[in-house]
Amino acid sequence: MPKGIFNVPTAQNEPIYSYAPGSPERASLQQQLDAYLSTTLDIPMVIGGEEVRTDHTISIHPPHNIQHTLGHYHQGDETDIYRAIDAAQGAHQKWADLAWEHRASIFLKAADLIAGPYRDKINAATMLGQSKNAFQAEIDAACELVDFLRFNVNYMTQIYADQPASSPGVWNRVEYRPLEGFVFALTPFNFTSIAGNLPSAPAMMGNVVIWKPSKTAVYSAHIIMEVFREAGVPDGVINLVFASGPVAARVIFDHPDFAGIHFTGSTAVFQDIWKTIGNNILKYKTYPRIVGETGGKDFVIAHKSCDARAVATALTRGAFEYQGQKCSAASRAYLPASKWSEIKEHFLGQLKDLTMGDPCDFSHFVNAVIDEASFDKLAGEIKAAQAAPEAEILFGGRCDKTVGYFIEPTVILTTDPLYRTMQEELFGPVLTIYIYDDQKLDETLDLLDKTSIYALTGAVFAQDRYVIEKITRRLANAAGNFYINDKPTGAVVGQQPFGGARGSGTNDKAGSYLNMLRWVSPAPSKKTSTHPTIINIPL
Ligand SMILES: NC(=O)c1ccc[n+]([C@@H]2O[C@H](COP(=O)([O-])OP(=O)(O)OC[C@H]3O[C@@H](n4cnc5c(N)ncnc54)[C@H](O)[C@@H]3O)[C@@H](O)[C@H]2O)c1
Ligand SMILES: N[C@@H](CCC=O)C(=O)O
Repeated sequence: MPKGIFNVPTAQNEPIYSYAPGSPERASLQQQLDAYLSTTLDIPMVIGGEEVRTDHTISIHPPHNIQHTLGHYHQGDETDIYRAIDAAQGAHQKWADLAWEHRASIFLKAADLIAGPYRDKINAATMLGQSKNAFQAEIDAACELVDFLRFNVNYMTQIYADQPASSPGVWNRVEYRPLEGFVFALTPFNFTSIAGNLPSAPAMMGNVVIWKPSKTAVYSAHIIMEVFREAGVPDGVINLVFASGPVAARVIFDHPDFAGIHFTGSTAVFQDIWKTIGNNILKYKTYPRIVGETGGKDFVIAHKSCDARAVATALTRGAFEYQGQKCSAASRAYLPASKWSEIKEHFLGQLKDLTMGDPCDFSHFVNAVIDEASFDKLAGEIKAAQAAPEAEILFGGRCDKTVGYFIEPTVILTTDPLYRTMQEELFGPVLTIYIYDDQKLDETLDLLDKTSIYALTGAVFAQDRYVIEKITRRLANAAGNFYINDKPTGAVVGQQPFGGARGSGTNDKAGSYLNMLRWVSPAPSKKTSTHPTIINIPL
C-alpha cells in the first residue's frame, strides 16, 4: 500500500507540430505513411488480452483511394461480445482494487507513447484510414488524445481529493468506487482521440470496458489498442471488439451487469440506445450511466458590426476542415445583408485556393468523406439543392467517387431559413447560408434558436460589445460551446470542455472532471472516535 499522498504531473496541452515542408516531423510521418502503404495489416479483436481472429475478415480501404487495401480486420459476432463481457467481469475486481496511482501511471505512459514513438503511427493510420490531412490528424489523433489522457489523470485526482467536512470526533470520507458491472464504449469514426478517450476515461476510474469502434475507424483503433497494451492496461480491462453495432448492442443492453455507456455518434443511434436501455431497465443490477455526445447543426451568426474577413475565415475553416465531418462544423450561417458582399468576396477568395485530394500530398486542405453511404447522401442533398427554387449553389457542388469519395466544399445560399440543409445534420463539406435583413436581428435570433433540434456549438461575430452580450444571452440554450469572433470548431481539452445539450447530447463535457464523475459511484463512510452510546437526546 502507498506511503504518501501523491501529486500527479500538472497536465499541459501537447504542442502541435506544423509538418511544414522540409520539417523533420514531415519526413518522419511520410516514412510511416509509406510503410503503411506498402504493407497490409491483419487486425484482430483483443479480448481478455488475447488476439481473436475469426473466419470473417473485412478489408479496409482509404476513403480517398478505394482501390488500395490497407489491411483487413476480423469481424466478431455475439459469441465474441459475450466473451468480452466475461473477460471484463474477470478483470473487474483486481482492477478496481488497484491503487489509483498505478492506473494513473498506465495512462500517463499511454500519453507519452502517443506523444513519442506512436505519434507517426497514430497520425498515419488516421490519415489513411479516415482521410485526414496531416494537420487535422495531428490535432486529433496525437495531441487531443494525449491531452485527454493527461488531463483526465488530473481530473481523477481532483475527484478523489474532493472530501467532505468532518465534525469533532468524526472522520467522514468518500471513496469513489468504479461502477458495479462493465461499461460499453461505442465510438464514432471521425475523431481518433474520441475513440481513445471513451474507453480509457471509464477504465482510468477503475472500470472495465467493452470497446466497439466504428467500422470505418478500425485502422486507427488498432493502433490505440496497441498503445494501451504497451502502456500496461491489464488483460480484460479494455476489450476491443469488432461487430455490427446492433449485434453488440443486443448482447450488451440485455446483460444484468451492464453499468454504463460512453457513446459518441449520431443522435438517432443514441436515442435508440436510450430507448433500449429504458425498456430493459428491470434487467439491470444498477441504473446504467448514459453518457452520449451526439450530432450538431452548428451555427455562425454575424452582426453588421462584424469583421468580414474573420467571418469568412471562420466559415472556411469551420465548415470545411476535415470535410465538415466534425460534430462542431459550421453548417448553417446567418449573415447580415449589409456585410454579405464583403464577406462573400473574402470567402469565395479563400475557397478557390483550397485543393482537394489524397492526404499523403500534404498540400491538400480537403480530402475524401468517410464512405460511400456518406458520399451518396451528400451528393443527393447537393443535387436536391441544385433543383430547389429556394436554394442556389454558390460554390462547389461537384462530387466524384471514381478514385475516392470526393465532395467539393459546397456552399448553398438559401432564401428559406427553414430549408432542410439549415435544419439537418449532413456531416460533410456543405454549408448553407441565409442572408438576413440587418433590421431583423431579433427575428433572426428567434429563428436560429428554433430551427434545429441540436445545440452543440455556435459562433457569434460582432465587434459591438452590447450586441455580443445580447446574442449570447438570447442563444444561451442553442449551443453547449460558444465561440465569440472565432470558428465553432477546435475545442481544446483543459480549455474548452466539450459537449452539447438539446438533441446534441447529455453535455457531460468530454475532457473534464464532469465526465470523469460519471464513471464513479461515490460511497461516503463515517467513522467516530467517541463510539456513541446515548439513545435519548436531552431536550
Ligand atoms: N458531440 C460530439 O462530441 C460528437 C463528436 C464526434 C461525432 N459526433 C457525431 O457522430 C456522428 C458521426 O459519427 P458516426 O457516423 O460514426 O456515428 P454513428 O452514430 O453512425 O456511429 C457511432 C457508433 O455507433 C455504432 N452504431 C451505429 N448504429 C448503431 C446501432 N443501431 N446500434 C448500436 N450501435 C450502432 C457505430 O458502429 C459506431 O461505433 C455525427 O452525428 C457527429 O455529429 C458527435
Ligand atoms: N471537439 C471537436 C469536435 C469533435 C466532434 O466531432 C471540436 O471542437 O471541433
